[in-house]
Amino acid sequence: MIVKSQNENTDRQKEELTELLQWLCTAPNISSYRINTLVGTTEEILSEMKRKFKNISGASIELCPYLPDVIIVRNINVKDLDLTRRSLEVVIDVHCAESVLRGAHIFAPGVMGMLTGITLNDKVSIYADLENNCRKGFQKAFNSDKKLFIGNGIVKMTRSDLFGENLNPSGVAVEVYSNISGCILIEPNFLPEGSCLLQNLPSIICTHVLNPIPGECVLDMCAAPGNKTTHIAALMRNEGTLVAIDKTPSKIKQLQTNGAKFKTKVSIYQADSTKILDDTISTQSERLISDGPPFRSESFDKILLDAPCSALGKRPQLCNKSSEKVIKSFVPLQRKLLRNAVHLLKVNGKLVYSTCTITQAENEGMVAWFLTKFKCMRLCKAELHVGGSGWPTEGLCDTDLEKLQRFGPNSNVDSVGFFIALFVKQFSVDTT
Ligand SMILES: C[S@@+](CC[C@H](N)C(=O)[O-])C[C@H]1O[C@@H](n2cnc3c(N)ncnc32)[C@H](O)[C@@H]1O
Repeated sequence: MIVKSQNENTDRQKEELTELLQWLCTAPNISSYRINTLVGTTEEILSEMKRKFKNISGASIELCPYLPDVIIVRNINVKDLDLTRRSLEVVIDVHCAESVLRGAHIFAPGVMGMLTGITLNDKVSIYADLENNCRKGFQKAFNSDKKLFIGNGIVKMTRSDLFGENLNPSGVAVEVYSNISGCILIEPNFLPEGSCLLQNLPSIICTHVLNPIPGECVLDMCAAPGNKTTHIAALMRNEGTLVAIDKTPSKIKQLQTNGAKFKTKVSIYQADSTKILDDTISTQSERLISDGPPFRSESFDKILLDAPCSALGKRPQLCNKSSEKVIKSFVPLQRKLLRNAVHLLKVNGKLVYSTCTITQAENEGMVAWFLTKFKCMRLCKAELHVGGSGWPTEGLCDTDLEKLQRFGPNSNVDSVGFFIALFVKQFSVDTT
């Protein structure tokens, strides 16, 4: 047994934290596109993408070796890009900069400052204002040590389009032709609508871990905007019952729009998933799943709980001002949702719990609590296991940690921070 001194442990933890923070600041080296197999094959879309983008030098577009419905586009080597800094500059906000580093153009609301005199089609350098100090409409060179060079682009909207009085501008303000991450965005407008979705790899993996099959009865408890719901429907070939719930009224509209766009057969309800169980409904009652929530106990074969979380796994993250209070606020809600999921799941049914965050409390800590609280739930290793192991946590042994999938700096998948746990229900809750 190797006993490490406390100092050694602390130093190692500090190194790991630095590595994690550096990783979070950078964009992934790949973009992943999920093909909607309800409307086309991955091979068809791949050849269409290759044909369309044969002129982008250095672009590599290929099938994902372990996911049949995914196309991977690699970032271009930045050495091959024009990243020469220009005297004309445009300053953008942090969120806009994060999108540019994932291949987006600059849309009007993201522009904070633009030098006076810049005209249409001028080539400009793009800077992010990391501290949110640049006043909207700023017209001089922005001097700040928290200003980060992001890339170069061509101006498509001038100051008068962007900052004139009573304007609410929309549309592309600067077309970006190079960015420091080398990410190229393939806007799949040339493909039939709903045939393909830009989606982070762990999110795609998450639905494959759930592995819904045609004919099953599946619940997506926190579904909006529907990126995983539409994937579940594709894997079920639209056969069976798929129920998608979300609490937020404004997001329900997005869920409905995306459901329709992706030709998804799904029943969508606006509800609080901590309150969709009614364990007083007897099996003899006439109430059906198609009547909507509340549902009786043991109604579903498979449940996805893609939980509301602190979302700290986003990449790149140039700045994050979430308070500790907000970050810690998700654990009680996640526990309530998990509690309901257990009751709603049939015996031998599968539950996938996922988050797009990195905190131990919302990930391994949640799994440890769950296993202690619900003896009927067994943690399983998914057949598709490409993430790294979980972090050492009280209540979880090494074998448990190996069953978890944590996506971070040391996993084989270069994507966002994410966490997946798969459980099987062995017996009814009442008998625990
Ligand atoms: C991580 S997002 C889900 C993303 C979605 N699964 C996807 O892949 O597109 C979490 C969602 O949970 C919803 N939510 C938060 N609290 C909820 C609750 N009590 N019941 C149902 N939905 C809730 C939020 O509105 C948000 O849309």
